[in-house]
Amino acid sequence: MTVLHHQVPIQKYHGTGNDFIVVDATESVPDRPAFATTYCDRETGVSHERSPRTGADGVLFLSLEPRYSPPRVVMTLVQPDGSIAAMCGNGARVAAAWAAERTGATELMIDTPAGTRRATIDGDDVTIEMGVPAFAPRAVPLSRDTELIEEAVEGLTVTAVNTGVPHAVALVDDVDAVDLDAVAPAVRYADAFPEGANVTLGSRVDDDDATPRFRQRTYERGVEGETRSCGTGAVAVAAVAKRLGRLDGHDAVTVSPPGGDLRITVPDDGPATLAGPAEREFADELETVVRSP
Ligand SMILES: N[C@H](CCC[C@H](N)C(=O)O)C(=O)O
Repeated sequence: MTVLHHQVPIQKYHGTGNDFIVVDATESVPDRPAFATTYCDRETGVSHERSPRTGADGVLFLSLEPRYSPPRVVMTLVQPDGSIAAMCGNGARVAAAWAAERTGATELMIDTPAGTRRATIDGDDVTIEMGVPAFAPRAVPLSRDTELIEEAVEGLTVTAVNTGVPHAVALVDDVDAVDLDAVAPAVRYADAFPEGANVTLGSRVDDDDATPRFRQRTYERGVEGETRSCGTGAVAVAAVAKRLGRLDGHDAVTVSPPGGDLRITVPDDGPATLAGPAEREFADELETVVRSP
């Protein structure tokens, strides 16, 4: 057997602190899960002087199809545990920024396993249409045939919603008063969620009368830990707050995870939207192994 060491060009981006290695899908990376597990590691993974953190929350394999108008990007997110996520809100913003840099387009279509999402670019700011949040048991999915609204699951009172991926959302008085690493794993693996769930906390902290604001923390499936930001989780906080009658109207909501501020809308009659920055950190090359018999 021949073992070839091949250098793969990569770029590192982040969206409000949710950070990703970006690889053009035309590059040969035969073992994507192993590549993600190796280079996302927070102690021994990818590092660079222009990045504050070692490792990443996932690897985005992006395939640009510039012939379409608007241009399309096929996005595959491989997570640090090697699993593929159906959707990622911050990842979709990064995918749109990456493709906009290559095409000059200000509107793009992002193809994800959860469906096609429209992206609009305005400078560093990217808005993604996130689909209609779904509470239906089969859509979450749940292992039962009734919705799960404000019920105790493994000691945490949660509402289950799918915003591209499943979230168990707990609206609490103070997100920082919860020991998320301690409570989240049991909820993430609870029998109620046959495919698992991301575990998201939200607390309302309006600081003026103009825009409602929530703080947010998310423990992510696939990362198996808390991330600095989660876009589907931010939409989930706003969707659950609306569903529980704690948020009125169609107006934008600010949702603030530890890594920054996101702007969310959850209209009655159309897709939710997620807006916020996507920033490039650096470009580099990473080694991957290609074995041939
Ligand atoms: N960070 C992502 C979510 C990744 C989803 C993933 N953790 C899963 O459901 O397995 C976001 O910004 O929406």
